[in-house]
Amino acid sequence: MEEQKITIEVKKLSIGYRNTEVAGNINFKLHSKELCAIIGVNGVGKSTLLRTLGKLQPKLSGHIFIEQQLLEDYSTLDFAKQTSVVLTELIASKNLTVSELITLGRQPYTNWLGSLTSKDKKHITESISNFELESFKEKKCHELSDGQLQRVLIARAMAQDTPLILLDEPTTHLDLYHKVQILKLLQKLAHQYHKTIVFTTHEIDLAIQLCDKILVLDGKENHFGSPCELIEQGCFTNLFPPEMIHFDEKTGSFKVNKSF
Ligand SMILES: Nc1ncnc2c1ncn2[C@@H]1O[C@H](COP(=O)(O)OP(=O)(O)OP(=O)(O)O)[C@@H](O)[C@H]1O
Repeated sequence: MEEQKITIEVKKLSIGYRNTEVAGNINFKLHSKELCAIIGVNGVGKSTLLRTLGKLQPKLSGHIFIEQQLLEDYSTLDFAKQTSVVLTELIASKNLTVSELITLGRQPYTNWLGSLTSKDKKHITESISNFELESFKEKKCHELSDGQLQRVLIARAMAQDTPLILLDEPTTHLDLYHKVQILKLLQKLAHQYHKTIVFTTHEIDLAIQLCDKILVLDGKENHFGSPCELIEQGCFTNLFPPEMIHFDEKTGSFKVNKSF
């Protein structure tokens, strides 16, 4: 099998705020073409981890390597050429049109005048067409539905053309069909465009079906592996109180215990 290169490697990472640790002993390694979900109960530290990987807040200790280089050794500009970060809740620019927002993805490559080269334009046009956004590319972002906006944000990350894409809860507020649509889109980006994609989610059943790897943040072991490996190791069994919700290993899904 063709050996894929390692895009991100995390060793003995501890995350949190000032001196308060939210989660520690986080270890994982991802290659190109891998789609990885970070799962875990409310408040366990998923968003904190994603923000730490995205250089938006400092780690407490440990190591994060992006393309074999320590995260802290990247300048802001060089980091933006390696990693795009998609945070749905924090778009200061909803007054921009879809086209303008996607164009912002090329910022790390444009000169100080912001003028676009033919390569920049090619990436923008490709992103718009790949995500089927032609019909509303002149619409303002605040006029879009949550599902449409999520597609635009992922298209912007694609235009940024980085090996690593990080997304915080990209399927929140979406119905089942649109959750699947977004996750399939991320899977296509990883597999066909050789990206490494990491996202936080509460959609564990979907992550088990669609992801190549999963990191289970539980505040203790923080297991990492393929969905099959994690099921075999019983990592989902005690994620929730088993008397209320149990994990069915045969179907790879959670069931509510009706007698509870
Ligand atoms: N700015 C902050 N300062 C201090 N503590 C914070 C801050 N933001 C979050 N926390 C705390 O860090 C912990 C982890 O929060 P985080 O948002 O990372 O969890 P999460 O797993 O993403 O949760 P959820 O599933 O509810 O989104 C929580 O205890 C939270 O209260």
